[in-house]
Amino acid sequence: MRLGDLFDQAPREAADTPVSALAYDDRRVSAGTVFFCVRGFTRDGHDFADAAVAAGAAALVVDHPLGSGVPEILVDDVRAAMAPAAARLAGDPTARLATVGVTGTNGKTTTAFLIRQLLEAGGRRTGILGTVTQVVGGVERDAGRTTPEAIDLQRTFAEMLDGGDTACVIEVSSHALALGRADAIHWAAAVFTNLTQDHLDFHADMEDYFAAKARLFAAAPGVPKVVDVDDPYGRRLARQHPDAITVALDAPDARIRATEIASDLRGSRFTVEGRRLSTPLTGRFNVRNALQAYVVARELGVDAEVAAAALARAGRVPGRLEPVDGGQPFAVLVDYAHTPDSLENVLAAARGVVREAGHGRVLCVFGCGGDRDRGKRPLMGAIAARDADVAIATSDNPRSEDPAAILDEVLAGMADARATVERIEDRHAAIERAIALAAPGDVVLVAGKGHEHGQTFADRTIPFDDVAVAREALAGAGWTSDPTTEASRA
Ligand SMILES: CC(=O)N[C@H]1[C@@H](OP(=O)(O)OP(=O)(O)OC[C@H]2O[C@@H](n3ccc(=O)[nH]c3=O)[C@H](O)[C@@H]2O)O[C@H](CO)[C@@H](O)[C@@H]1O[C@H](C)C(=O)N[C@@H](C)C(=O)N[C@H](CCC(=O)O)C(=O)O
Ligand SMILES: Nc1ncnc2c1ncn2[C@@H]1O[C@H](COP(=O)(O)OP(=O)(O)OP(=O)(O)O)[C@@H](O)[C@H]1O
Ligand SMILES: N[C@H](CCC[C@H](N)C(=O)O)C(=O)O
Repeated sequence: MRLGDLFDQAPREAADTPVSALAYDDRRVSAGTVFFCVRGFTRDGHDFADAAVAAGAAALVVDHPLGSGVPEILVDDVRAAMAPAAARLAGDPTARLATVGVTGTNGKTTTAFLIRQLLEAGGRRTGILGTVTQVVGGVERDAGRTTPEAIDLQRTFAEMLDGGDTACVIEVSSHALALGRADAIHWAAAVFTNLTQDHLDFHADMEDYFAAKARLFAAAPGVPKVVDVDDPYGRRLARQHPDAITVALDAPDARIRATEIASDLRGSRFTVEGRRLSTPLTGRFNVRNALQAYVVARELGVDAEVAAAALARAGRVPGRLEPVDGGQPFAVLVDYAHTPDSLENVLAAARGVVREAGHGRVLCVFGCGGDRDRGKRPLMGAIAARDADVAIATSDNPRSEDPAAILDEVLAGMADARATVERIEDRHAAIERAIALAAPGDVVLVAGKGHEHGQTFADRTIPFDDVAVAREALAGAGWTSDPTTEASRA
């Protein structure tokens, strides 16, 4: 492509400059690359213009003239200019790829996994981009970020088409929506799971967070929009979009409801429009995820029978209520709950399991990440202290913060505990302690890190996998691990 094809504002004398790639990081620039000088939160990309030119940049996108010696495209907002240019260079791939966007605080990964499995059952090769994994043209890749930058996204969509995908499902984070990463995508459907407190380190308040999420729906005119209206923000979103397909477990006015819900460790069963459905996923919240996936798949043309059969055999999502089974007479579940709402939901699911069994306690190991929304900490502490029988507060990813100081903030919410509270800063020791305390019929819930493979501290990231640590702890307590219980990947 030529510069003039990519940017309407390209200087006329430079319009024929050949362009081979786009970059937002000077370290990824080579000959023929257009470098976007993004004003970031910590750095100003204009400071890397010289380095980009030295590396062979064909042109720069800037918000003020730099006199760099290469053509400069002057725009008001460099960050916002990335997505449309990236879509053009990649050949506007989502015009030919049925792209489903899933947003919400919790449930994106699970719902996206389910949608992919249902679309594949319906005969569409489907790619996925999300927190846990990426699958592009049937080949799995490590996921770096939940929603990549527009330049990476659009290139990946093109690779999906080249790899034979005809559909794709992507998790759309609020960061991505606020920062325009998901602009210039032609959506085939959009899904809203819920909105509860998270990321208030990034968003000014819940209104700002909601406004970011709502951008996905404003960008999806005339396509199916599936919205969970048991959530108050979902209800608001549905009011803004009267064409939304409202779904719910509780709200009687929802267009499609899941009723007659039963859920235990083997999975969940529920009825939708007279059809009895099942999924191997546990917990009421997973019925919500399954309902949304089923409705989206139907809207995109998957036969109800086929969708129901795929839902019934859907693979588990790694690190989401993932059982660790060493043959012990109590359950150990690893989950990614790292928000107040998700912790409350998984604790309710765990409570449901012991209630069904008629006896047993819920032991919860949990923590809160550093460099993230501090307001979550006492809230999560209070929820664990209220809803577990034994609540062991430990470290999540402390990142640049002092782990002990994070725990102080968590413990501040645990003053009026119903549960027995313990504070064990070392996560390994905390998991071992919970397993040592567990008695037959109990449920040990290890929350917060799910599928993650490392634990990040100020000066290092150490290998850490809650499932592996739980399995070791079980083995140490005399229970032999059974690798066949590992979660299957999509
Ligand atoms: C808040 C946020 O999303 N920040 C992202 C953003 O940073 P930024 O724009 O502020 O960039 P910056 O570091 O100030 O640098 C400015 C520009 O200079 C460039 N640069 C910088 C240094 C250099 O040597 N050379 C260079 O060219 C950078 O590439 C950038 O274009 O753009 C950077 C480049 O892509 C990202 O690395 C960075 O992600 C940070 C590390 C991050 O942690 N993001 C998380 C919060 C995030 O996005 N999470 C959501 C999921 C959240 C959820 O739902 O749970 C996600 O979608 O993954
Ligand atoms: N529909 C839901 N409502 C509330 N909580 C949920 C829901 N689905 C999953 N959860 C809980 O939230 C956790 C995260 O779920 P999931 O990974 O599917 O969400 P996510 O939106 O992708 O999260 P993240 O953006 O942080 O990766 C799960 O481990 C579970 O505890
Ligand atoms: N995408 C989320 C993941 C949080 C995972 C949790 N383990 C933590 O470190 O807080 C975030 O970056 O806020």
